[in-house]
Amino acid sequence: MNRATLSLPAPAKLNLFLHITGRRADGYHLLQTLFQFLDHGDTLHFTPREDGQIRLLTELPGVAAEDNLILRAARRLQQVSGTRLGADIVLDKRLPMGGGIGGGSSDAATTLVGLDHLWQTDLGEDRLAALGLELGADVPVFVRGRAAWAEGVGEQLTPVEVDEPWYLVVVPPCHVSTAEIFSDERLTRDTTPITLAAFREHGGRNDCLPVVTARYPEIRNTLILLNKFCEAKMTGTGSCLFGAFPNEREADKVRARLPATLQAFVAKGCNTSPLHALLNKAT
Ligand SMILES: C[C@](O)(CO)[C@H](O)COP(=O)(O)OP(=O)(O)OC[C@H]1O[C@@H](n2ccc(N)nc2=O)[C@H](O)[C@@H]1O
Ligand SMILES: Nc1ncnc2c1ncn2[C@@H]1O[C@H](COP(=O)(O)OP(=O)(O)OP(=O)(O)O)[C@@H](O)[C@H]1O
Repeated sequence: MNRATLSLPAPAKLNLFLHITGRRADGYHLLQTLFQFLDHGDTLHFTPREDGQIRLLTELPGVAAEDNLILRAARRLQQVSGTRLGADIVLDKRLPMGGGIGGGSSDAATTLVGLDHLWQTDLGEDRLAALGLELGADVPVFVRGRAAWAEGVGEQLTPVEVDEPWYLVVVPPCHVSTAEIFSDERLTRDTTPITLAAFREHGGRNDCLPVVTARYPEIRNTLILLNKFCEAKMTGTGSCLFGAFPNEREADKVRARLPATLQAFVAKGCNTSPLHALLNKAT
C-alpha cells in the first residue's frame, strides 16, 4: 500500500447574506444564504494505516477527541464504506472556532473527501454530502466545493458564479455558539424568501446580526469600527465580520489601520473550493 501522506486544505467559507425564512418542526431553521469559499483555512494531513485504526494526532483545546468532527467523519466513512483501512490524521488549525467561517464543518468535509480518495472507497459526491449533513448543516457545501445558493436548512445547494473579491475578515475577541443564536427568542424567522436574481440586484442582510450584536458588545463595537472603512457584514451566526475589496492591496491597507490587538486576515473569495481546485489539478 502507498503510505504517502496526503495533505489537503480545509478552507473557510463566508455567508454573503443569511435570511431566516422559517423553522421546521424539529427546531432547525429554514434559511437562504450564499456560500463562498476563501483561499485561507486549516490543513489536514492523512496517512493511511493498514490496521484499521483511525487516530487524530492533534489535540484541539476545548474539544474532546470523540467530539471532533474530523474523527466523527472518518469513523462514519469507514463504517459506511466497509473499508479495512484506517488513518493517522494531523490538523494544522488556523481558523478560529465559533467564528461563523465553518472551520469544523470544513475539517469534516476535507476528511470525507480526503479519505474517500485515499481509501479509494469511491462513495461519490452525493453520498459524501449526505454523510456530511449528518455531521452538520454546513458540511455538504464543503463536500461539493462550489460556491452555492443554499436553501432548506442549508443543504439544498445550487452552484453559483459570483464576483471573487478580496476580503478582509476580522475576528472579534469572542466565540459565538450557533445553537445559542438560533434559540434566541428575539431572532426573526419570517423573512420572505427572495430569488437569486433579487439578491444579485439588491443584496441581502444577515438576520442573525441584531441578536448577535445585542448579546456580544465586542462584536457590536468591531462592526462599528469596520464600518468606518467598508460595508461590514457578518458571516453565519458570527463572530467574524468581513468587508469586500477590489484587490489585495486595498484590503491590506484597511487591515493595517485596525488595532494590532484585533485578529484579522485577508483572503481571496473563491467560487471553487481550494480543496477541489487541488484535487482536480492532481487527477
Ligand atoms: C448559520 C450557518 O453557519 C449558515 O451557514 C449554518 O446554518 C450553521 O451550520 P452548522 O454550524 O453546521 O450547524 P449545525 O452544527 O448543524 O447546528 C448547530 C445548531 O444550530 C441550529 N441550527 C443550525 C442550522 C439550521 N439551519 N438551523 C438551526 O436551527 C441547531 O440548533 C443546531 O443545534
Ligand atoms: N475539527 C474541529 N474544528 C473546529 N471545531 C470543531 C471541530 N470539531 C468539533 N468542533 C466543535 O464545533 C464547534 C463549531 O466550530 P466551527 O469552527 O465550525 O464554528 P463556526 O465557524 O461558527 O461554524 P459554522 O459557521 O459552521 O456555524 C466548535 O466550537 C467545537 O466545539
